[in-house]
Amino acid sequence: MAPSAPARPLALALGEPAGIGPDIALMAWRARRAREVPPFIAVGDPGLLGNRARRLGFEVPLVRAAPEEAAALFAEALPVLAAGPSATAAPGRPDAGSAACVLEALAAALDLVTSGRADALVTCPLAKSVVQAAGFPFPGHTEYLADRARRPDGTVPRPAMLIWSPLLAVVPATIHVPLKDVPGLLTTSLLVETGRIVARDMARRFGLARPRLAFCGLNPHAGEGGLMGLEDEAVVRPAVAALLAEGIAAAGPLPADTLFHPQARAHYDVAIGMYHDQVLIPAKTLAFHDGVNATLGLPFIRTSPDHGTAFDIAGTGRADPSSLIAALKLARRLADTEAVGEKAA
Ligand SMILES: NC(=O)C1=CN([C@@H]2O[C@H](COP(=O)(O)OP(=O)(O)OC[C@H]3O[C@@H](n4cnc5c(N)ncnc54)[C@H](O)[C@@H]3O)[C@@H](O)[C@H]2O)C=CC1
Ligand SMILES: NCC(=O)COP(=O)(O)O
Repeated sequence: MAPSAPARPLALALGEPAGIGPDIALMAWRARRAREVPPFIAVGDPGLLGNRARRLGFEVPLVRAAPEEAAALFAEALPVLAAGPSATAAPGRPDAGSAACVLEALAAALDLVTSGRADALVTCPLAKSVVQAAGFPFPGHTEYLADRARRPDGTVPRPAMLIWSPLLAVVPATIHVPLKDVPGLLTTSLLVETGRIVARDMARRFGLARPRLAFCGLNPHAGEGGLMGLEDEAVVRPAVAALLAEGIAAAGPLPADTLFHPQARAHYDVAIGMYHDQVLIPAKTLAFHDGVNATLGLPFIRTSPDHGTAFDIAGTGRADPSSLIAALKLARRLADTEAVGEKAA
């Protein structure tokens, strides 16, 4: 017997209208049977999806729907919840008006998740420069979502950015910051907190009973005992010791240049890097089209493709929807794993 469709869909925010978000959303729906894409509801401007489908020559029936209707409709039509203003930007040509379209759709999609009407949030890429020029005060989705998870006492949970594929999972301890600021931002408490978040969410959402964390060093050769920088011994090693004392399987500081070949990868579940490109370069090189960005540390599940807006190919039909499809499937899996854990608890 075929497994029954989940009652609640995933909420897909359409992202930057001038980018490939609308293209890959349509392509993911068209691939629903062949690639077993879980039911989702697109949140944003229905006109944007209709126009992009016509441009790409896709016959995609769009149906305005409430989230409660989406899973049942999904086999025959792409459910859409209208949110935000109409998109004005043409493919590949972002304009200032895009920001409200992106941000209102994102907020509405997140509302579906936080109100329990959708199981997880999946986001198509936004252009950081477009939304920030319009006053968005966050570096990216990750930091915005953390702010939306603000606790009643006013504190904001620390998010962690996991880039995941079946080949490699990585988390940068510092995220969207200039490289020159990284040494000053790295503290033992930041690394301990990041390690705790990763260990907890890999257990409750990925079902790994005791995830193994490998901490990269900051400097070449992990500092070579202080000859090539002091942060590895002064900051990273005490963090690893503190996590081990809490029962978390942590190792490091490890030289980053030898951490990503197949034999090395067999020794850990997640590599924690000191800065964005240290770990996103190996992750995107090994699995650009299958990589997923998942936000850890927040009270809801959010995934996204690991790529950006790809303005150069938006509206051409050359976008590969695989990373979005992987993001949708991972979101479904994480929601199901968490639900099973909650039932058992
Ligand atoms: N989660 C998010 O919202 C993210 C947003 N961005 C934003 O995207 C914008 C562009 O960033 P870039 O660094 O140029 O990276 P990008 O990922 O948009 O593009 C890099 C190259 O990869 C190609 N590419 C990307 N996705 C593809 C796909 N699905 N199929 C085929 N080819 C694909 C593009 O055509 C381009 O040649 C920036 O404004 C950045 O802020 C970048 C990463 C994540
Ligand atoms: N390089 C990953 C990236 O920029 C994703 O950012 P976010 O929008 O998911 O915070």
